[in-house]
Amino acid sequence: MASLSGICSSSPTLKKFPNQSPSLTDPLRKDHVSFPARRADRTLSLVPPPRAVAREVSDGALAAVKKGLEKDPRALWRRYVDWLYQHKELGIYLDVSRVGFSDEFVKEMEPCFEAAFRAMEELEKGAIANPDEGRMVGHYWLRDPKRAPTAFLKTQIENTLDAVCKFANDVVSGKIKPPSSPEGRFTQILSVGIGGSALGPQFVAEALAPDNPPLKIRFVDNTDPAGIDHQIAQLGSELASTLVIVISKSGGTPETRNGLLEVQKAFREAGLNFPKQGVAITQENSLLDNTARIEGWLARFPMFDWVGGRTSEMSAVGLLPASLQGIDIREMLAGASLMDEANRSTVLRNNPAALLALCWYWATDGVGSKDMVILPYKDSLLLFSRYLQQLVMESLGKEFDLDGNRVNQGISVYGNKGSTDQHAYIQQLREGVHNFFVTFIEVLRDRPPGHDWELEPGVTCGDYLFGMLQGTRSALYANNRESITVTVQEVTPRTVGALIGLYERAVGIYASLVNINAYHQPGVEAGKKAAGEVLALQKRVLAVLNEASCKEPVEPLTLEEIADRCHAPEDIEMIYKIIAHMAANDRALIAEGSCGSPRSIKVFLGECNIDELYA
Ligand SMILES: O=P(O)(O)OC[C@H]1O[C@](O)(CO)[C@@H](O)[C@@H]1O
Repeated sequence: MASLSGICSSSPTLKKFPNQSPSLTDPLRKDHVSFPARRADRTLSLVPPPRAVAREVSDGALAAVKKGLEKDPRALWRRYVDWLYQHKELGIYLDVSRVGFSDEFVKEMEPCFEAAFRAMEELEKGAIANPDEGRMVGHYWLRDPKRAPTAFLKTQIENTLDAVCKFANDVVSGKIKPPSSPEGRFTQILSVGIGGSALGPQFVAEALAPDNPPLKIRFVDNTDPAGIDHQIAQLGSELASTLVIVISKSGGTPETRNGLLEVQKAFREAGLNFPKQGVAITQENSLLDNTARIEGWLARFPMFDWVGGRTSEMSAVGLLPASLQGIDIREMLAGASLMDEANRSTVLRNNPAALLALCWYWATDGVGSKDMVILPYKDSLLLFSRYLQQLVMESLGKEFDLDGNRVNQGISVYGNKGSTDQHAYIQQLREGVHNFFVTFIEVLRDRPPGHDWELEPGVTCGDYLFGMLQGTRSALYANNRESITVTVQEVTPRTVGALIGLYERAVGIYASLVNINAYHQPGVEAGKKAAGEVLALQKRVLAVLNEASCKEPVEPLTLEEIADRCHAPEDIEMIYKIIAHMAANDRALIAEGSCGSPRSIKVFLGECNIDELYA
């Protein structure tokens, strides 16, 4: 067989010329297997891309490993049995048989996995695994504190967990109460946070909160004023018995700050004492931490420097809201810890996270050429795909690899739930553009024992759900669409903890395979910076309009005049958008024309602010 050396990132070839490697990273390689050629492939073949030369070189090697998907039922059953992973204690199975990797591919990948396993071991020992930010990466210590690299960190983790449990018990039991609620105890949680400071708690609440939790949870996870108003309106008089948990690792995220300010305003208007109902989860000495300390909030819990937002579900970020909802957080931690232990195996077949990473690499050519569709067949796991979207895409979506080469890595993630999605986009998955692989999440237990009944002879409602999953898996495979199936017995705190642990580790291993830093997010900064510039420009526009509106008579200005007076003629389009937004919110008046014909409009402010003019 032709050699596939250079298949993973430890190869000097791939590191240096990631887009020209004679390896499985060439997204065009599926031309040579039984999958139908993609439209983009055909277009590209007319105009040879720069990598075409490397592609020629790789043809022999790729053809040797890509033989198309196994279709013989007996051979497929053997493949299923041979590759089936089972975690006995957790009751979790991983079936990778419907992903078409060959034995040769697995063999060639072995050195890459050995390197990835070593990297994970170093990471767990406290290496600076996030070099750009000079940080350790310690979310695995949260569920096994004795693995923390220092006694100090171990104690910090244990003390925080104890403090979370104690606080939650005291709130649930009514020992800690809101100052002015007729109920005499907290009944609601309003969680204010975004990204990793919201997605884990949202997923876990949806998956595990009992029907009648001791405290119900709501989220403010955006700077959308109408969305915030809606949450506050829904709380109504229960605002008096609402525990507001503000979560932000950095303590300075604008959306979260705005959410907090809006909620504090609602408290003021209701005559409530916010600090007595406020809790902060943030890094020590952050802006949020200092605010909470100075204002004397009810409680503060730490977020550690070495835990990233998207891997913070097992820190106070996820554990406090979960335990306030009556979810057994020690079971969540136990599930994650057991899963971590399995994922420390250096035998690929016995390591479920590595098996996932292997499938991702195979299915996406190691360059994200296919999307990951997550399909849990269980309503309570609806938010798993949204949670994984951040975990996978913010971790793997990187412009540069660890050696500074431009690689534009990543895997797109989407999905909702089955069988609902069968009535939405599965038509395209089965027959349309072939740009994805599916992960089915199967839950064996349909509903709690004693509640089942047969809605037709021999068939329950859950049998239908089961049939839909199996049918979709078969139908996709018959059309050469690959899939992974993760099976759990039940949705419990333990299995949810294990699922989170499984995907956290798969992301870490995959990042090593493609040689990227999974633990930073430099790309997010560009959007934040640009948003800051828009708001700064808006302030200049307001100052210019104020000056013109204070004149006697008022001087309505054209967009060109505003742009000139802001010394920003190149920003005229943005100025137009700012004006349109302000006009829609009654903060600017349009004297002439309409927003549909930007050249025609003349703008002024309804009120002139003399003080600001002379400030
Ligand atoms: O917890 P913070 O610091 O408010 O950040 C929220 C989210 O924002 C991000 O930094 C991206 O903007 C995420 O990584 C993070 O989960």
